[in-house]
Amino acid sequence: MSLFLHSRMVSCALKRALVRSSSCCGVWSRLLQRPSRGCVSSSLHVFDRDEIRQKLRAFPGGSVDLLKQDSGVAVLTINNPSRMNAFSGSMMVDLEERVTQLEKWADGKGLIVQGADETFCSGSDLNAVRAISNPQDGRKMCMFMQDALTRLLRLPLVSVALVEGKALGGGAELTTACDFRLMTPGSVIQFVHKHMGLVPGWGGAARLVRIVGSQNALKLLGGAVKVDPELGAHMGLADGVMEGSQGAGGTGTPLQRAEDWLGRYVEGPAPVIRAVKKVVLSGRELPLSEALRTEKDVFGTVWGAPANLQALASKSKHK
Ligand SMILES: CC[C@H](C(=O)O)C(=O)SCCNC(=O)CCNC(=O)[C@H](O)C(C)(C)COP(=O)(O)OP(=O)(O)OC[C@H]1O[C@@H](n2cnc3c(N)ncnc32)[C@H](O)[C@@H]1OP(=O)(O)O
Repeated sequence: MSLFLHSRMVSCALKRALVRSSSCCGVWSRLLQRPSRGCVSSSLHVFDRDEIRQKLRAFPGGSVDLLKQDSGVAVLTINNPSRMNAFSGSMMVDLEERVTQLEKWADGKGLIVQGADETFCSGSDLNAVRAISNPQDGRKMCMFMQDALTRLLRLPLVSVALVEGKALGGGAELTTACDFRLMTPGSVIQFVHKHMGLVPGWGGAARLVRIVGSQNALKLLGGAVKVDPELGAHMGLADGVMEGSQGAGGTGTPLQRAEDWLGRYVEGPAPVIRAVKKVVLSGRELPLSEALRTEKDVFGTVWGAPANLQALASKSKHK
């Protein structure tokens, strides 16, 4: 038996995991541990994880592809171009499997999430959505995706969503499961849920509030506002806006330029970059006293470690 955490329980569980542990390695491995089989429970429902996977696999199409590179930066591609990279059921299962692979990638430092064929993702595949448009199935799908995206955001990797074209509905929610969002000219992030008679269910509302504040989140969700790069940068939803390939923003494909952009944050030894992500994540998710305890534990893993000793030996100056 294992716990599948409802969003309201996530911070409590994170808190308990951190309080119980005296070593940060223990904290993080326990936090990231997710069995592949077994019973799945939330504060409201109990159901079988494999049953959800099986149900989702009944709606095939597209794929979620993972490329782990020697540089320590992986590229995750949402790939269903004939449907503007909408998430079929099997792609939701794919996503969860790719997150599991990334959780096990000890050498990783960074992650770029992109859509195939120059557009990001148009949310759930509406054909699948129509077939499971009852509250029970909706809740199961929503919890499966909440779990996958919470784990994506908690990876000890610095992640960036490269938004080209459109990020709609669940696609907009996916962008909020990355540490940063980078928008290309002409791209749009839009929480279209209201137009579908919905609210975000993949954790996108909770994350959006933390990114842009509750006032802006209410505007974006309540108005189903089309966020272009300019508005995104103004609201703090976009952390970077790419200029046209001929402009001052550099040359190369958007993916190459996103790798360049991310480079400054993932330059250095993996243990240090991963430690940076962990202290920021605990600061973001935990009450101060527990975040401080985690920071102390993570600090203990880098203090006196090879990168630290090497820096001390080279008498580095930070001019
Ligand atoms: C929690 C998440 C939430 C939920 O499930 O609860 C959701 O994500 S609900 C889904 C929200 N997304 C949408 O409602 C997007 C609907 N699609 C569009 O608005 C447009 O297709 C758009 C703006 C993405 C692209 O418009 P454009 O004119 O450039 O192209 P087409 O409309 O011709 O689209 C090409 C092709 O893709 C199919 N398509 C696009 N989005 C989806 C989708 N979400 N599910 C299934 N299929 C999708 C579209 O039907 C076209 O197919 P075709 O066979 O050529 O008609």
